[in-house]
Amino acid sequence: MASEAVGQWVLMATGRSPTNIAVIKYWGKRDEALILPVNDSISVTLDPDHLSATTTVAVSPAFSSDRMWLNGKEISLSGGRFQSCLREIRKRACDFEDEKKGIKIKKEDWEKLHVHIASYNNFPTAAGLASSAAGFACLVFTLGKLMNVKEDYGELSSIARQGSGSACRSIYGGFVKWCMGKKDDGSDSIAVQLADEAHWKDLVIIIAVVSSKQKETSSTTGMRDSVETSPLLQYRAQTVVPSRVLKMEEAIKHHDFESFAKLTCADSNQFHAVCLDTSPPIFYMNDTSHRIISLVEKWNQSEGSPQVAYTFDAGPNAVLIARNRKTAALLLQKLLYYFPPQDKDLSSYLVGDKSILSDAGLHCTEDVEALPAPPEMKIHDQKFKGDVSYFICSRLGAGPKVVADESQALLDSVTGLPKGL
Ligand SMILES: Nc1ncnc2c1ncn2[C@@H]1O[C@H](COP(=O)(O)OP(=O)(O)OP(=O)(O)O)[C@@H](O)[C@H]1O
Ligand SMILES: C[C@@](O)(CCOP(=O)(O)OP(=O)(O)O)CC(=O)O
Repeated sequence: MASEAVGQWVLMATGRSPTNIAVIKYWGKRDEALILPVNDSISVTLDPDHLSATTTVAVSPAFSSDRMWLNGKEISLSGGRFQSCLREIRKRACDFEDEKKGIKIKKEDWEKLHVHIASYNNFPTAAGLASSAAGFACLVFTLGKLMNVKEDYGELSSIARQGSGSACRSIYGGFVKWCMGKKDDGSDSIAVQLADEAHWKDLVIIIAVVSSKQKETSSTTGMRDSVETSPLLQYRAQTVVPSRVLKMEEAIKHHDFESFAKLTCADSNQFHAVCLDTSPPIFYMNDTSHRIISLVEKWNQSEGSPQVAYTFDAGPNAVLIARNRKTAALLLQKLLYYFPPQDKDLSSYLVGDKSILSDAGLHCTEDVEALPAPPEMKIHDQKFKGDVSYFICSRLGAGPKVVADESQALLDSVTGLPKGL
């Protein structure tokens, strides 16, 4: 390594990765260590401008151990999942040379160099918004860039999978399928892109952040308990999901919103039924989640065909997918009628793509107060101010990207420590 001669260089890379939301859920592992699922799953990747992880990774001969900071706080890298990702990426590292900086790292030298990692999520961590998916996809993608790993997205997805199952789907934009695979070593348990983010541009995603507190049962623990105790999980994995996945692929291919919405809602409901079928039962949704489901179901029914799909991960937050912008604006009016902001102005109550507010004719809190009651709902007089923390309006987005602008790096290029430390 030229490093000894040069001394204190720091080599860095920064990447940004999106999160994803499953429309056919992954719930249950057949191998805990390798993170191999009991069924295929399908997701949509969300726009990284609204929900993403940004990660800077650095190596330097001056670093004495591997270290990581998440959202500004140092966390341990000793867990098996971080170790698996680091080991698998280091194994695939290639020769690197930067003549100008006098850095030359040979393939075998990467094993001896320690890494510093700093990551930041632009949305709540561990709150059922798949921070682990964005986080591990970003870590693997960015380490791969730093260590000059050959670009094989299937292989990167199988490494990200070992950080968190759902992370393998965040390696691509658009619509993504995680193929469960058959092999014991997990080499065929990889994600593939079904269609990119430009394929179905009409879709608008509105997320109701019902609670941004950390949840009681993590996905990892929850699905382990379900595998051990839920008979419904076995039936779901073997009988229901295989045909649902085929139908979902067709719906996506043909922009068939009716099938897409029906399958999405049914699969979310079955996943939560599996949670209830677990002993002891797991409750991820709450009264607010149930009210949102009712609102969407009644509206869809009154229109005679689905306008909006809903899906809930391991938490109470609702992810609503509207067939187009007009529907999304109507949906927002209905949501804000029942869940008006409490102590917040409209522009902090709806984040992300705020232009949906003017599409819905909502410019100030008075406009929200003047909203008419949704005619399809029987109960109009009750409102639930404060039950939704805030809304995010988003769309489908692209996969991981390198952040070339060095001013956005989270580590200092001289010390290799988080900026501001
Ligand atoms: N940016 C990140 N970089 C690396 N790891 C991350 C990052 N963000 C989150 N994680 C890891 O993911 C863990 C949180 O995962 P967890 O599954 O509990 O929540 P979630 O992913 O937000 O929700 P869910 O997967 O249920 O939708 C964190 O404790 C951390 O280990
Ligand atoms: C409900 C889900 O969001 C579960 C995600 O589980 P994780 O990927 O967070 O679990 P681990 O593999 O144990 O890290 C459904 C999904 O994303 O498919």
